[in-house]
Amino acid sequence: MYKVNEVFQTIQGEGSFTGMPAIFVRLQGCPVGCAWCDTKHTWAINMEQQVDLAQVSAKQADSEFWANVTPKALLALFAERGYQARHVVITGGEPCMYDLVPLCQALSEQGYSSQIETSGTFEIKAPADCWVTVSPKLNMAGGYKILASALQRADEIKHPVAMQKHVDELVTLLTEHQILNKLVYLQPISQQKRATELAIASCIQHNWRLSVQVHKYLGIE
Ligand SMILES: C[S@@+](CC[C@H](N)C(=O)[O-])C[C@H]1O[C@@H](n2cnc3c(N)ncnc32)[C@H](O)[C@@H]1O
Ligand SMILES: Nc1nc2[nH]cc(C(=O)O)c2c(=O)[nH]1
Ligand code: SF4
Ligand SMILES: [Mg+2]
Repeated sequence: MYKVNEVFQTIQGEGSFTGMPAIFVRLQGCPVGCAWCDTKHTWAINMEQQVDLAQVSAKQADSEFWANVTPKALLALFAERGYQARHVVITGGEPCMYDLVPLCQALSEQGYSSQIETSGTFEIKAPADCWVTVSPKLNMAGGYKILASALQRADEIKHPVAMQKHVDELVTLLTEHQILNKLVYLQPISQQKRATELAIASCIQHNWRLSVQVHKYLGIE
């Protein structure tokens, strides 16, 4: 069972898969505590906020309600809604608080590719063919540490930045962990102008890529 906050079909707005139609499955729960997190409604797991999948499916706005869902029920929901996307992004909250192997396997058996968006602070339990996006969280309020195993597993590293110190922290992290040949993205925090300018200049300087949360510019989910 997975605690699911929301399920929606849209265009992937971040990282290498930007522009790809995708079904998003947002799992409930995250203790990492990033001050600027754009999904704070997924942090708490309150048992009194448990609802059924139909209620999660009917959501019109962000809320803390969640439902316990099996992979089978999730696939049935995709079919019921007539989703056409064949790529599933598992995000949250922090999805790696869950063992994602059964979910990814069930998706793969039905012909879906899968991708995880994770902070890298929990062991990543996912099949080898799942695309893993690690967005390292350094010095956040919850006190969780980035795992070396998560950095090594990452297919891409996507780092949110607003200040030069965020760029410097990433350089240190990549150096310490001897990460040389991975895709690295900088993502401006909350579309701030200064953060975007910093990200552009730093991408050019370090030969990294820019990820700008396209969905927010488009006003879509
Ligand atoms: C909401 S998080 C959920 C998945 C996971 N907990 C993580 O942090 O990767 C999804 C992505 O959005 C990024 N993100 C969250 N809030 C943001 C913001 N205000 N501006 C830019 N990126 C943000 C995260 O760094 C992460 O890459
Ligand atoms: N369109 C769209 N793309 C996204 N990529 C990562 C997202 C996330 O919240 O994990 C996200 C999201 O919430 N919407
Ligand atoms: S790790 Fe992800 S979900 Fe958790 S607070 Fe940070 S950005 Fe938000
Ligand atoms: Mg988002």
